[in-house]
Amino acid sequence: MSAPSVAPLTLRLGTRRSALATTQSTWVADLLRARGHVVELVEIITEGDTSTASLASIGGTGVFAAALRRALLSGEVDLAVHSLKDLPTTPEPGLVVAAVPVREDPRDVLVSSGGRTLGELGEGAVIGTGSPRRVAQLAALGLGLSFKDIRGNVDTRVGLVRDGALDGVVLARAGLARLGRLADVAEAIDPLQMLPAPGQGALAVECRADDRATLGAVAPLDDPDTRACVTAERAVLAALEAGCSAPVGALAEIVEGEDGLELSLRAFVGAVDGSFDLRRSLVGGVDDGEALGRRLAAVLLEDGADLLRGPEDRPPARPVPAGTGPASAVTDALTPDPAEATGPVPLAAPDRHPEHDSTERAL
Ligand SMILES: NCc1[nH]cc(CCC(=O)O)c1CC(=O)O
Repeated sequence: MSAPSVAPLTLRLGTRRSALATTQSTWVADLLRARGHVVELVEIITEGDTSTASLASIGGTGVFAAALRRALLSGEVDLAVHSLKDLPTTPEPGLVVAAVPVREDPRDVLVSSGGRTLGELGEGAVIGTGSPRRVAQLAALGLGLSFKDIRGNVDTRVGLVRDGALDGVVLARAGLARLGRLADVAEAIDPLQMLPAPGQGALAVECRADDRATLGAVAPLDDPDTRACVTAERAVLAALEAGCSAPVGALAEIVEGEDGLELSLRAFVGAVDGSFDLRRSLVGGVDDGEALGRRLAAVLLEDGADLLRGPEDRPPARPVPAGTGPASAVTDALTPDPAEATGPVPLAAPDRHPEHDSTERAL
């Protein structure tokens, strides 16, 4: 046990009750315990855990974070552990991300029947995912895959492949790694084919901005490299959310440049029917993630991501593109249909409603 640089504290850590949330919270609790603190886990039940309605209809993945944030603000708990990719980019007044611990491998993985890879699955194979980001990038591969919107925890989703209900599911590798289930993985999907959600594989430890004692205890858990990367990725998302409601992937990596370490940032924006996909990348300073992310978002918008803007982002007089080119296909793909808000829908259908789907939407 390393000596704590701050006085040992007794900390209440708020956690959701899913296996993944509990595993992540226990991992953070153990890091704090190793520094001499006493940590008690407090279970917080969120609407996202109890409701079987589609996530979009209950407010998107923000519902998971919201209940934990309420518990923090009310003083019920002192810290909360979030999957960073589920944490809204808008800061919560009174709260801060006190640490971003070292990240797991951020890639997405395929779990498939017979352990087949994406290339081996082929035409007509049905992939389960509730994530428009994953659908958009899989559709863009042009493999003839089809998609089924699914929800549920890791066990439920992997179970759908085991039962033969689906040919494959795509999940975050990090979740499987934390649950000790990497043996189920058929293929780690190359980021050249699928960029992860901004922040995927990283955790955020949040606490009250004025709670100096907890801040001091949690600060040593921060991994500056991870923080630099996720700052850049989340800046892309935040900047795109202002002008585009399309699926977004982003991945930053620290690479060896000519003059030392650099931040290499890649991002994806696309349409769920595969009719439009855009990837761009930039390299910048390691301490410059925020600006780099915003610049990359500007490049994406400039190069066509603004065509993916939802009607709510669009100026009222904006003419609907005529013809049957990619632009009109994209517009059609983004026409909201409230009737699609509940129940499984074929994500490849042109009337899929992607609003609020710029990051992860499924469990
Ligand atoms: N969207 C839900 C979610 N939030 C975090 C993870 C996995 C762990 C992580 O990415 O940090 C998952 C599951 C998944 O996408 O497969």
